[in-house]
Amino acid sequence: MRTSPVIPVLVIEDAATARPLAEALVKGGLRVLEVTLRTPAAIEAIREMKQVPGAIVGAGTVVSTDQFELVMKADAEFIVSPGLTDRLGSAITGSGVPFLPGVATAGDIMRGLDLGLEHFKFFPAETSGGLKALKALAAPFYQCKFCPTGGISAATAPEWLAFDPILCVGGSWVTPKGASMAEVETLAREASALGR
Ligand SMILES: O=C(O)C(=O)C[C@H](O)[C@H](O)COP(=O)(O)O
Repeated sequence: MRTSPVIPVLVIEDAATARPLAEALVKGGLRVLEVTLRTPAAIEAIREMKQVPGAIVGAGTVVSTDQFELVMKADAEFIVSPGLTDRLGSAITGSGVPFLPGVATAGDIMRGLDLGLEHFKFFPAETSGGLKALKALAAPFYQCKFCPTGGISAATAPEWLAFDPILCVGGSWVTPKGASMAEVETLAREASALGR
């Protein structure tokens, strides 16, 4: 979470585009890449992106233990999920792989604390009350760190990143549909300079 201020949330339709995409993002300064399991190409994309020097490639949208096992076979380096269940949380924390589960309420965070977790994705960030809501949640959970994701843009990211418990933000704005690799690299460079 401290490697770069923005974790690009990637939806990859064609695994053949994965490696050049990862190269463009890493060149632009974003090394931590979240490949969502929203497409059939995702597992192959993780394998492809892992070939890119400097890239740290994880799996996002992991919602079941079956998916967790699948992405571990592809050597995903971290796991992100939109929410937190005891079953999935126990399986992932037991494995030792870094895990960033989504939380939106105090109860979600407490379930995470029960599992020994203190780092969370705040999701869906904007529609769950935005920065105001996270500030209210972070007060009692002073030991926790957050990565808000969902509805964040280059324009709004700096305000989030200025809040101390936020180590990074996640977002899909760095890889807009139809963007060229040169455009992605430029967006990544701008994103990697945020909050500095
Ligand atoms: O797929 C997942 O694992 C998710 O949990 C959701 C994504 O992190 C957000 O949908 C990204 O939000 P946008 O930047 O607004 O596109």
